[in-house]
Amino acid sequence: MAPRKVPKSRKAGSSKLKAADSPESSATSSSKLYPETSVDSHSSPTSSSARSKPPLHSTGRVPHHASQSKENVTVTVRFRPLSPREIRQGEEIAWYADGETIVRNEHNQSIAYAYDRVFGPTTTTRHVYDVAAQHVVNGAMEGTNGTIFAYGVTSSGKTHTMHGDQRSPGIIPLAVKDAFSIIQETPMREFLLRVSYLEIYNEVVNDLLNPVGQNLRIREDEQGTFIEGIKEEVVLSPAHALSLIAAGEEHRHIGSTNFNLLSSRSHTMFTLTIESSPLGDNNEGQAVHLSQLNLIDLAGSESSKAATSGLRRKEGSYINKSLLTLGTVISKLTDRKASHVPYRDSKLTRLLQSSLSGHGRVSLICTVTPASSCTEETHNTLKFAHRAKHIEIQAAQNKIIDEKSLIKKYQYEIRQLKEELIQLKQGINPVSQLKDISEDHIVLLRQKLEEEEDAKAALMSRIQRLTKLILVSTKTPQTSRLSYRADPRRRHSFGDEELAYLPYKRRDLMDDENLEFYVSREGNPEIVDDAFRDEKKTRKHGLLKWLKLKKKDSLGGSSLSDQSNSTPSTPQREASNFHTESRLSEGSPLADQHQLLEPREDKEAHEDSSHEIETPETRIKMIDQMEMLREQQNKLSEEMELQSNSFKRLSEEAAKAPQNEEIKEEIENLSGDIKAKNDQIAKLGKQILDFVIASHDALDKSDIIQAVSEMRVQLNEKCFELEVKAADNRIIQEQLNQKTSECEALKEEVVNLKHQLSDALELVDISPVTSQMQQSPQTPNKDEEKVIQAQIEELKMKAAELSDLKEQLELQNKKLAEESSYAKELASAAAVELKALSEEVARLMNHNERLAADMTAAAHKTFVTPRGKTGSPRNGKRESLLKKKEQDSSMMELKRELSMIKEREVIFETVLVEKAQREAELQRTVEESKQREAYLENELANMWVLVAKLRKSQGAISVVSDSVSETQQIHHLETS
Ligand SMILES: Nc1ncnc2c1ncn2[C@@H]1O[C@H](COP(=O)(O)OP(=O)(O)OP(=O)(O)O)[C@@H](O)[C@H]1O
Repeated sequence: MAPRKVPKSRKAGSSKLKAADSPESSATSSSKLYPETSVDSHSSPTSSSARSKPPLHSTGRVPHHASQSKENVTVTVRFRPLSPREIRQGEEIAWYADGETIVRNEHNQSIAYAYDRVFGPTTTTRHVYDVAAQHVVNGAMEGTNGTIFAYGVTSSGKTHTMHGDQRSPGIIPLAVKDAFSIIQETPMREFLLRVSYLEIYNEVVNDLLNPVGQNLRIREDEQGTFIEGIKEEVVLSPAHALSLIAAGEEHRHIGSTNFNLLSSRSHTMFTLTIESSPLGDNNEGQAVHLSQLNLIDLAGSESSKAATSGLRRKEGSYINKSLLTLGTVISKLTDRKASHVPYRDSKLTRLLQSSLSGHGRVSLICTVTPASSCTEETHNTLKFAHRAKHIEIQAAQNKIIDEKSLIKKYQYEIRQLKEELIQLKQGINPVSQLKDISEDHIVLLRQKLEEEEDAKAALMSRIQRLTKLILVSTKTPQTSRLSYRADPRRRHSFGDEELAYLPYKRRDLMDDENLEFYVSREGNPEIVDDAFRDEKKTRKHGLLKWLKLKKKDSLGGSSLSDQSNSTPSTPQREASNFHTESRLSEGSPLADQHQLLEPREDKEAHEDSSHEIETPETRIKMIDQMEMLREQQNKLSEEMELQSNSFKRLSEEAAKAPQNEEIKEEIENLSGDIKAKNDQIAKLGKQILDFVIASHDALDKSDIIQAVSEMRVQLNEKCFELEVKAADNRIIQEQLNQKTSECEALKEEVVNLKHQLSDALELVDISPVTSQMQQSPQTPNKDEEKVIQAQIEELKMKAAELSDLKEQLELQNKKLAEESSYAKELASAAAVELKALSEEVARLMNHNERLAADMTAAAHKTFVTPRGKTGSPRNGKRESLLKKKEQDSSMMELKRELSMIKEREVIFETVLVEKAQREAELQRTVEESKQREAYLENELANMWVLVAKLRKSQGAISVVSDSVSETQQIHHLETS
């Protein structure tokens, strides 16, 4: 599940579910089943073959996909072959694949279920991947979330399907490989892939990539569920991702039960988070595709008979409970009336919530065993699969413009670092400017240069590190157009390095009897060893036994040619279904292998067992020889890949240490080797072709065409890979050359700098120069020299004094300027205050005037008021006396205030006068210092005249010129 949140394609509530007929009813009534299956089969991306069966189309219903863009969960069923033990125990076939889409019950023909695809026991995992997984992986690489999970009872083949082993890599390694191939085939985008790996053991979530991350919490927010604190690793290659899975598998809970020696006791979820954005530096602000591909290997449901101990029983009950909840969730999702879906009842359903509720593509691979002892369990699995088929999803691309996205973050950081680098490069002083500087300066500059070089190297290595994390195709759009047409079914074989991370033979090593188990001819054709060839024969016998068992029953009259009609309605037709199944594998190398051997099986089926080993020896030999040649070719390519890696590494080292001749030599040797290997591979390709032509007589035409086309495809692939590698090498070589020339230029610069440094040092050191002068044959006489020397010394002293004086003056000037500016500030502040005060005075005077006017008015009023109107004459007198008193006191107050203000005004005026005086003084000092400066300049000018005269009399004396130029510089600086 998502360790990081991925935006949903739509809101949780928007998942629209289609009500299904009761699964039970469909299981018991064939008449009801067929119409329904016809609808189901249309929703699959791979169900075209189902349409060729008239009975399934007899309903007249409108195909689902015709009217809407929604898809159903892709549901497929994979049969595993009977195990040797089951064969020994005389187990019968209870369920069988009836054509490409139907599973039928052997004992009750009316019980049948239809799915998007049914894979028989001989189908290769690669074919299962092509049909059931590739479209989900493609979608995920384009930004649509995807989930693929294997469901089935214990020992039915879930882990075999999802993980596989070295001979038959499972869906997970194939998906990882495919993801990187898609990146290679998408030259216009850049990708960032990261992985996480977890297990749910006894309802506890553990991080398989980080043993410390135990009992992690599932959190939820508006964007969905996520695991808090799970470790995510950025992956750079398929081998890198597979190594992480292998490391995670070490921590997975596995135990033996009665049915499976290495039974998975936990559900695991491998998540590949894919971010991609358009290629180029100008992708700022552009939407990033962000999606997750969840690859889930469920633990198998089991009955109590599978458990061997208390612990296993406990584990089993947890497994069963979570699978039961998964079943309930799925039936609720398909029940239109259900209001509540119990996602929260188990950790598994909580993690799958986002996928099941309609966000992204989902593919369910149900693994089943045909054995009669597991009839009921298989039936339950089939019912579960049938229900799941009705979940409707509407997958959409997740596009985000989010600075939080990791690829955006890295891209931004790279851009920033590049800018910093450019700035740093621009900041380094060109050597030509370093001519007239002192020794100290040179040392400082040298230090700075070194620091800048270090900073540059650090920046470059960080840029390189970050750039490595972002995966881009090595193809240019042009080369991809010209030389490669992407095959919808990519066939990129696993290299040894990648296979090393897959179990050699996961389960079977533990159990000798299981060596016979592989009745299917499953395996990776690219890896052929003697042991494998021997074992192939053993396995063929196993398959034949089983086929014969079935054929004996079915030889009731119908011929094989009749059975090519793929409508399987009777159990007798089962044998033909295997043929149909084989044909399904067309296009895959494994399937091709089947086809080569298929006629042999037919004959075996019809003839007596004495004719069992009828395949011509020559054919086997030829195939073996060709495989050997191919193997050699593969080996060479792998070696070349390794050498290319070393080449890259060496080139990087060479860029860091360009003077290292050993590395250069090694690089040359390596490129020679790579070229030789290239030639060898081409020769081998030719040999294979010649071989095919030479053995024309031994093989029949169809075989040859088959083999040639297969080889041509492989040859093309190899050529393409070679081309890519050669292009890579060319680019690296160019980069190396560029770096070397850059280094050469830098070296030259350093040498120049050194020369200049030593020159400067020589110049600064006067005595050698003086001695040189003494040795000069042009010197007239020793007395004169002494005089000149004395004069020079004097001049130097004067110059030093002058520069001291200048410095002092400068300081003084600075101080004065500061003081004058301070005084100016003070004056302006005082002026502001004065203004405010005068305003206050004016205001108060106005107020005063108003009060005086009021007072006279009041006095006049008191004087003219008639006695009668004022009440008693006594009271009136007292009142007027009181009023007069009040007025008098306020008058006094006002007068006091006025006199205070006047006093303050006087104080301010004196302060102002003082300030003006001080300013005048400062002005005077400035004038004086200016005069002094002028005087000094005059002095200086006189000195130059003197120096010029000296020069004339002596010729050029570098020491003097130096001191003069120094003085000149000071002067220039000062005047400027
Ligand atoms: N399609 C197949 N072809 C050949 N062998 C198979 C196939 N499917 C399963 N097997 C073999 O059957 C045995 C059990 O398979 P596997 O371990 O994958 O089952 P499982 O469903 O994962 O079991 P559990 O749930 O107990 O982990 C293994 O030895 C495996 O190699």
